[in-house]
Amino acid sequence: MVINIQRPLVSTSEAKEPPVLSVEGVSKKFCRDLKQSLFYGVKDIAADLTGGRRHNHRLRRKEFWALRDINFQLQRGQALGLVGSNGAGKSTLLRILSGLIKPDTGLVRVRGRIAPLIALGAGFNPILSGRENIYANMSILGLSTREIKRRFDDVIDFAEIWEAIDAPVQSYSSGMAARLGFACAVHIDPEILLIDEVLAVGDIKFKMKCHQRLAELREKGTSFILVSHNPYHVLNVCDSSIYLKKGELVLQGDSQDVIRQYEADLRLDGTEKALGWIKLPEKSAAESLGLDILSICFNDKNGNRLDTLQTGEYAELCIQCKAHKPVENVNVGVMISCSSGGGDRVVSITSTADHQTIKLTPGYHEISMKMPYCCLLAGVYSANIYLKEGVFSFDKVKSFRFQVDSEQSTSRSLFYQPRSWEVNS
Ligand SMILES: Nc1ncnc2c1ncn2[C@@H]1O[C@H](COP(=O)(O)OP(=O)(O)OP(=O)(O)O)[C@@H](O)[C@H]1O
Repeated sequence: MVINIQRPLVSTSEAKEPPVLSVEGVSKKFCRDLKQSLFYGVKDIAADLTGGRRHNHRLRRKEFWALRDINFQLQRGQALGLVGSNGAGKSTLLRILSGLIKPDTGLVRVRGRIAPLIALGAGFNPILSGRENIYANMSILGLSTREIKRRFDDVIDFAEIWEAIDAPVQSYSSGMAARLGFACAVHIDPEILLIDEVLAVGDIKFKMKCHQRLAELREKGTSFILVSHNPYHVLNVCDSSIYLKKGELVLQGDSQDVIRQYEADLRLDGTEKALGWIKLPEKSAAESLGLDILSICFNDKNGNRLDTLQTGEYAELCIQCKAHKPVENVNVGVMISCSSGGGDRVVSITSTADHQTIKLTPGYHEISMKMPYCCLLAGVYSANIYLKEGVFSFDKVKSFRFQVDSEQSTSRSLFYQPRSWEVNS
């Protein structure tokens, strides 16, 4: 689902306002060893109490920097994307910004109320009722009891948990807990919202409602920091982004530039595994289920192998196989997911659904799926390819990785749309 939060018109006078959030030289270290970590924790508390020295700038044994010298600012009404691969430090940064953990060095200055939408519902006490949790949660987020009372009905209406409001939260479904968490956070009218992939939860109706509410908040001037593995979400919501890599801020600026760099790095990281070609050892008749995949690759129009596909260019997917017996109608399935876009499935094709009858005699064959143009955007993809007949599965390749490059301008599109323009007057 694409988040579509309208961009407010930020006037130049607003742009000159002091930032609502300022992060200066923030670093955070963690320890890989739990026992050692507890020992350091006790040592640090003792040093704080006795006025001794804490070695915040130095790594001790088994420690590592989860974040290193992070600097950026967030302006009123600005939506900032936060991208980086697994373990880059995104959640750690959000946890520091929301005050859940303290940085080892540096300073975070916040002007206004900050509402974290990190792991929805995680802040609830499971044995308390929904009602009690609303009071506890919203007061932690900075509202007085009177203000909570005033907004209480709106929160329940938004979360749609009228009947369950006095039941303990542990009896809620994950969707109900998610709705309640979101409702609490957006009803405190925060100046800054921290959103950590949470828009991926809930049913479609709830997502629409969340997006609507976020759009309203943004219109009012609320600032956002959005963490997402999905580049389209970031591009659709955020004008600017920051890119974290192994705890360091390696790039900040226009979202388009930042995402381009992030995706290029992802493709580079996967070069070895994303060859666009796979060859499997031939099976004996005893090992085979009747039809085996021998290799998979992409070819161009002249039958030359393509290591990388190009957006908008011709390509054919070729599956070399060996039939040990006659097969009346093979169903070839091709399911493609985007590795750089959070693993979302983007293509799902079967030859049976395309009304193709593929009849094979015993021997070697090549089945090709010809694509007049590749509609995938630049990125790394993983395909699940299978050969079946009815419900019987002959053979499958679970993760055929390949890469798509692009010289086409696809801007904020989800796929490449071939086009030409004409004016008739
Ligand atoms: N409490 C902790 N103790 C020890 N190590 C931690 C702790 N929290 C996070 N880490 C480590 O810090 C690094 C950064 O983790 P973080 O969760 O911030 O990454 P991330 O960018 O949010 O990753 P993901 O996209 O997978 O959620 C990782 O190596 C993680 O294992």
